[in-house]
Amino acid sequence: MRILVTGKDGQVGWELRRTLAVLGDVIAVDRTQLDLSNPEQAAGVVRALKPQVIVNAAAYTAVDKAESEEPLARTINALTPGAMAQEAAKLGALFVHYSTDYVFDGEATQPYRESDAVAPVSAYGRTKEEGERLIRESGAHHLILRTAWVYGVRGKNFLLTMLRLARERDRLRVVGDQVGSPTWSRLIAEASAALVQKTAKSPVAETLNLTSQGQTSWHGFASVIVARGAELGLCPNVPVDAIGTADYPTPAHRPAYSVLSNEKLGSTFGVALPDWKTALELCLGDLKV
Ligand SMILES: NC(=O)C1=CN([C@@H]2O[C@H](COP(=O)(O)OP(=O)(O)OC[C@H]3O[C@@H](n4cnc5c(N)ncnc54)[C@H](OP(=O)(O)O)[C@@H]3O)[C@@H](O)[C@H]2O)C=CC1
Ligand SMILES: Cc1cn([C@H]2C[C@H](O)[C@@H](COP(=O)(O)OP(=O)(O)O[C@H]3O[C@@H](C)C(=O)[C@@H](O)[C@H]3O)O2)c(=O)[nH]c1=O
Ligand SMILES: [Mg+2]
Repeated sequence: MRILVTGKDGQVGWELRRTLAVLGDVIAVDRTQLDLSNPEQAAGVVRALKPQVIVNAAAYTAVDKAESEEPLARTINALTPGAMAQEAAKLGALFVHYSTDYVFDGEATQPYRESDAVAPVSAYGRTKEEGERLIRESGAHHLILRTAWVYGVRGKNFLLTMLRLARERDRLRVVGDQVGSPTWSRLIAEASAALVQKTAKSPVAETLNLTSQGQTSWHGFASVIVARGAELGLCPNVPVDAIGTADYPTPAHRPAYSVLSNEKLGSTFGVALPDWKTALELCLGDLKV
C-alpha cells in the first residue's frame, strides 16, 4: 500500500510517519514537494504518485494570523484539500483529513456530536469547515477526523509554550473560561493508523470526532503542565492565574466550549483515546531528560 502524507514535519504529520510505516510505503512530503497554497500543483503530485491512501496532515493552523490572511488559509485548508480529494476520487484512494473543534461556535453545554450544526466563529474555523464540505462533495472515500487542542513534543503548541513561559516568567495568566479536550499528536497518529487499517480497502465516508477523553480549560491544562513539569524538572513551579477571555484579547474569537463526543469513534471503530491527563503524563515522560 502506498501512503502519501502531507505536512510531514507538523505535529501530527511527524508522528504519522512512524505509525503509518507499518501499514505500507509512506511517502511523506513537505511544502517544497507539495504546496497546499497551490491547488493545481498539489493535485498534480497526487496524480503523479497514485497513492492508495492520502493522509493530509498539512494545514494553515495559525488561528490569530488567519483573521488577516483568510484567503491564503482558505486555499490551504479548503480549496487544495478539495482538489486533492477530487484526485483521490479518480484514483479510488482513501483521503484522510483533519478538522477541528473550532468548526463549532462553542455555545453548547454538552459534548458536540458529529451531526451537530457547525457555526465557526473564526477565519480558521470557517476555512476548516469549508474544507470538510469540499472533501465530502469530492466523492472520494474519506475520513474527516475532528480533533482539538493538539500538543506534542515538537512543533508550536500550548504544552511547549507553557513550559517555556514558566521558565521565563514569575507567574502565568491563562484563560479559564474556554473549555475543551487537549489531545496528544502521537495518539492522533496512532488512532489514524488504526482507522486507515480498518477502512483502506472498503468504501468509507465518515466524519469522526477524535480527541482525548475528559475536559478542562486552558487554565486547567496549563496548571497541570506547570505542576507536573516542575516535578519532572522541566520548569519552575510558578503560579498560574485564571483569567477571563476578555482579559486576554486576541484577533480571533475562540469557542467557549468545544468538547467533542467520541461515542461514534468507539462504537463504530472500537477506537478510544485515554483521558487528557493520562495522555499528558505519557507525553511529559518523553520530554523528561
Ligand atoms: N494544532 C491544533 O491544535 C489542532 C490541529 N488540528 C488540525 O490537525 C491537523 C494537523 O495539525 P498540526 O499537526 O497541529 O499542525 P502543524 O501546524 O503542527 O503542522 C502543519 C504542517 O502543515 C504544513 N504546511 C503549512 N502550509 C503548507 C503549505 N502551503 N503547503 C504544504 N504544507 C504546509 C506546515 O509546514 P511548515 O512548517 O513549513 O509551515 C506544517 O508541517 C491540521 O489539519 C489542523 O487543522 C485540529 C485541531 C487542533
Ligand atoms: C500563550 C497564552 C495563551 N492564552 C490563551 C489564548 C487562547 O485562548 C488559549 C490557547 O492559546 P493557543 O494560541 O494555543 O490556542 P489556539 O491556537 O487557538 O489553539 C487552537 O489551534 C487550532 C489550530 C485548533 O484547531 C484548536 O483546536 C486549538 O488547539 O490560551 C492565555 O490565556 N495565556 C497565555 O499565556
Ligand atoms: Mg495557536
